[in-house]
Amino acid sequence: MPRAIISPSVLASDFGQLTAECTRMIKGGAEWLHMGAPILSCVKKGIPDIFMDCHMMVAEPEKWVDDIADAGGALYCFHYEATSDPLSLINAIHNRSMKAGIAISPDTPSTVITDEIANAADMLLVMTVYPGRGGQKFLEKCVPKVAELRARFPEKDIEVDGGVGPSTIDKCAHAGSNVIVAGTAIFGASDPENVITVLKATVNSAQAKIAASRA
Ligand SMILES: O=C(CO)[C@@H](O)[C@H](O)COP(=O)(O)O
Repeated sequence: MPRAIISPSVLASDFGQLTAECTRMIKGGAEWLHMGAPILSCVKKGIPDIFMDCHMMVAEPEKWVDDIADAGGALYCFHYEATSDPLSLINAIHNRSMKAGIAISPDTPSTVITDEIANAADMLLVMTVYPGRGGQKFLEKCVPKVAELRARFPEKDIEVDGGVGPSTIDKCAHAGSNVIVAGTAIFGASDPENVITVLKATVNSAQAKIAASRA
């Protein structure tokens, strides 16, 4: 059964604040952190054991694999829409000893993730907002894609990103998502640790129900 992984989308801009935020999130129960590429090596120096989930919302994602690997990235997630050869890119990411994630934007059907692609990738990301910025409204229309992917890939890490927080986590978790990216819901909260706890508990309980329904 996939376990709950909460990945705060780190929104700090100053390096000192960033390192402090990362440390605080990890102490608060976050297991993965979700950050922009230019700050990776700096953060890696400060927190050597960090797991950096690098969501590359870029054109030509093939270009940045080496830079991200050299900077200490642990997972390189690219957008299906940005490449013509996802399988070769997954291979290139694995060759640099990173995990590979593949994201689909809100208007892309989950069926583009073929069995071959999903089996090669380590994580599937269903965007629940249009890529670009934090603070957007969660798009419910994306939830059935999570359920479709979970039905086909019971053991895969399936991530959601965009507008996810205590008011939308139920839908994501019950559809089968187990990796949660949350920016505003965590960093805008007066008690971020509590938000992480709630997200994690909701996912763990949904995963247990999904596993029981299959038994
Ligand atoms: O990069 C993106 C969306 O483009 C996301 O990672 C957001 O940054 C998540 O932020 P919230 O939607 O949770 O505020």
